[in-house]
Amino acid sequence: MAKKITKICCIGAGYVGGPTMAVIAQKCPDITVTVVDLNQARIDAWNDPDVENIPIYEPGLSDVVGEARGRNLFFSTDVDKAIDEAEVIFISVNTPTKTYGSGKGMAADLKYIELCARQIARVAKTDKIVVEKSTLPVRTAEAVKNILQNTGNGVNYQILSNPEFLAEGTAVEDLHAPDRVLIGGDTTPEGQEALQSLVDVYARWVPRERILTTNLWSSELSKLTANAFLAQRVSSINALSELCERTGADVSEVARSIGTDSRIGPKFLKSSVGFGGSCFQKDILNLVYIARSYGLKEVADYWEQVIIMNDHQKRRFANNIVKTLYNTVSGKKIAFLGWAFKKDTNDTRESAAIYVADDLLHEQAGIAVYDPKVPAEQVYSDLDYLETRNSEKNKQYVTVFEDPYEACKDAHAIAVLTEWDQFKDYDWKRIYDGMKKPAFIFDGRHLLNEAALTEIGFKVYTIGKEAVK
Ligand SMILES: NC(=O)c1ccc[n+]([C@@H]2O[C@H](COP(=O)([O-])OP(=O)(O)OC[C@H]3O[C@@H](n4cnc5c(N)ncnc54)[C@H](O)[C@@H]3O)[C@@H](O)[C@H]2O)c1
Ligand SMILES: O=c1ccn([C@@H]2O[C@H](COP(=O)(O)OP(=O)(O)O[C@H]3O[C@H](CO)[C@@H](O)[C@H](O)[C@H]3O)[C@@H](O)[C@H]2O)c(=O)[nH]1
Repeated sequence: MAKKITKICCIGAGYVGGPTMAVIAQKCPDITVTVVDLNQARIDAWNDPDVENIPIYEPGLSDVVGEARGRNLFFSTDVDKAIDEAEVIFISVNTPTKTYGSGKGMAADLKYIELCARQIARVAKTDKIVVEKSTLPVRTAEAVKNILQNTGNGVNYQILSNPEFLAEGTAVEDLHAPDRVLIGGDTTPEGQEALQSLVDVYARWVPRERILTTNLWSSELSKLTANAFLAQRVSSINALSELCERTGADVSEVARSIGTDSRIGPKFLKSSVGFGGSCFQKDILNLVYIARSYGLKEVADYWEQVIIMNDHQKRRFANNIVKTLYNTVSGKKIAFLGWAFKKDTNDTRESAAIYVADDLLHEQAGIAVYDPKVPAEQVYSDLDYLETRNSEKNKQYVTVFEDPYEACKDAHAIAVLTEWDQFKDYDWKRIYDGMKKPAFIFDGRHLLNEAALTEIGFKVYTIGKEAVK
């Protein structure tokens, strides 16, 4: 009989820890869920009396938090206390690409994971189930186990891998009705018992047949593999988008045509200015690094091509703006509609917009940004992070607007970088009247009605369609 869980702690109150724990607390009112983080400001925001001010924008999330917070969902910076009291500890801290030392630019930086493991080892006095929620290289559980089991204080640990598959912008929907929940554990009886305890938590709202159980290594590797396959589809359709632009084929028609083949399927075939987000690039680089470290050159090269194609797509979008605007954007105003890496999120990590902006700034363009959910400080911090130029220069050439019409006023061109629905409903005649002529639109998201805009007078370039004459 698996032990019934009553107290859960989650280390890391970010894009994954916050929403996943909020949903567990919502669905299991008899389980106390405490989410902890070192970042005081983030925890304060999760505890903000006005639930609309929680630090992550996700449709439906404030309702879930509003329902459970203070009842059985708590946010705190007291990490030791939460570890001490919990039976199950989720580790949901960031695992970014390493920026130093061996594996720099490729491998996952596991220092935050190791710190968590050491903290658990130091604090725990009773047996714990430790769950890897963060995305990790295959065999990380071995290292976590080593750290935990060598403390010699008599505490027994079981390590489970329970990777998260939610996508931002649809996190609550994905958590309420996941395609699957994946849990990996040791094949020993104790491992299987721990695994069953966690299965029982999810089974409160997820149909049993959607809860998959595997060994630890399959679970860890499945997460990297899922992201690699998804990103590969985007790079594949983006590769074809360039060929479409040269041949008169329309990439959205090609995508529709192949997507109706049930073996291919219609999802994740939307050509774009390039995928962004905190996961795809990081996880594929990690996969490439792991393959190289096992000496699997062809395997590594194969997956690396997904990233190479994505970088090419971002760059060629920027190059096309320069080329179309008579080979110079120096001193011209280019309005960016969207900065987030996809719609319905305020997350900008690895957003294509950052790299397109950087390329245009090299060409001395002035950039006017409007995004419904991204504040100005975030835009500047994303550009400063690249360290291409100093902060003053970024501030000098980039202006962030709170009104899209102001952002587009007097612009030579508009670039659509994020597929926010509201962009479709703008008064495009009004925008056209306020712009320099010819007025160009570069739609990197297949969002706008090309025919209607052309009728108004715009010169429209939609990614994956024949270029503007
Ligand atoms: N963002 C996503 O959509 C997504 C989806 C699936 C999986 N993942 C994976 O989940 C993990 C977390 O991603 P995220 O987007 O939530 O990251 P995030 O940066 O939003 O959140 C991580 C949090 O962990 C905190 N933290 C780090 N070390 C800590 C420590 N020792 N003690 C307490 N708190 C600590 C940080 O302060 C931060 O608030 C990553 O491995 C990521 O790859 C992310
Ligand atoms: O047809 C498509 C689909 C997506 N994208 C882009 O790809 C990026 C990633 O989108 P998406 O996967 O929807 O969002 P993420 O929140 O990054 O979610 C991915 O990464 C998460 C973190 O690991 C996983 O949990 C999810 O399953 C996985 O979809 C975004 O820039 C999208 O605009 C396209 O360009 N075309």
